[in-house]
Amino acid sequence: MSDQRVFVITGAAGSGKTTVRNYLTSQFHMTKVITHTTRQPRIHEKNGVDYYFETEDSFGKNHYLESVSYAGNRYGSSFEGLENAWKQSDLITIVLDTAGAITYQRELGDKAVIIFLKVDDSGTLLQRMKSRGDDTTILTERIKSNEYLRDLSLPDELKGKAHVINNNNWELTKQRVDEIVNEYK
Ligand SMILES: Nc1nc2c(ncn2[C@@H]2O[C@H](COP(=O)(O)OP(=O)(O)O)[C@@H](O)[C@H]2O)c(=O)[nH]1
Ligand SMILES: Nc1ncnc2c1ncn2[C@@H]1O[C@H](COP(=O)(O)OP(=O)(O)O)[C@@H](O)[C@H]1O
Repeated sequence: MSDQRVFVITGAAGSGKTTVRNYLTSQFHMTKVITHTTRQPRIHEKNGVDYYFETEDSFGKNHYLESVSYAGNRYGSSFEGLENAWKQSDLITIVLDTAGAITYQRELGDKAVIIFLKVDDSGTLLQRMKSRGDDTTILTERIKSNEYLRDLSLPDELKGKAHVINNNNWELTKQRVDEIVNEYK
């Protein structure tokens, strides 16, 4: 049996956080922690699968371990979500912005394994978000947001604490993820 850990996947929008999270669930049977947001669902997203989609009102009624505003929408994760996921598996995974990752590192210490994803140029991020089918108007606004620009680089608070992966090549990313997970199994 492994110790309980939460793999926190963070980095810029379009850097591949969801893709890595899905790889961790399929390859290593990690339970994913579903977070809450007031953002509108994207075309293929489902309530209770990708997020719990909330109104401003219902978002405010939940009890969060941490919550943030990102590009004009609210996002939050709960202790209850973590505890429920840990009932399913010792290794679990969550996707957070860098502010959330800093909170998890501070609050959970070694229980939080932080993976920061980046790509070599921001044009690639934009291209990936377009090919994912993001609405162009929303995308144009989002890439001007302070949070998007902030999350392009590893924050000082996570230096020396996060595993950094350059997600330019998916095969190499998988290898690096495998190495990291194997340290904790
Ligand atoms: N701190 C925090 N960040 C979250 C939470 N849920 C999602 N996020 C982050 O919010 C940001 C925006 O997410 P999303 O709208 O799905 O856009 P995407 O990154 O382009 O897929 C991403 O950095 C997510 O990792 C949460 O509960 N807490
Ligand atoms: N290494 C990679 N090479 C090419 N495309 C990728 C790579 N990793 C992820 N993608 C694609 O880029 C898009 C954005 O990835 P996603 O995981 O949704 O990012 P995020 O959750 O960080 O916003 C998706 O269409 C995904 O399939």
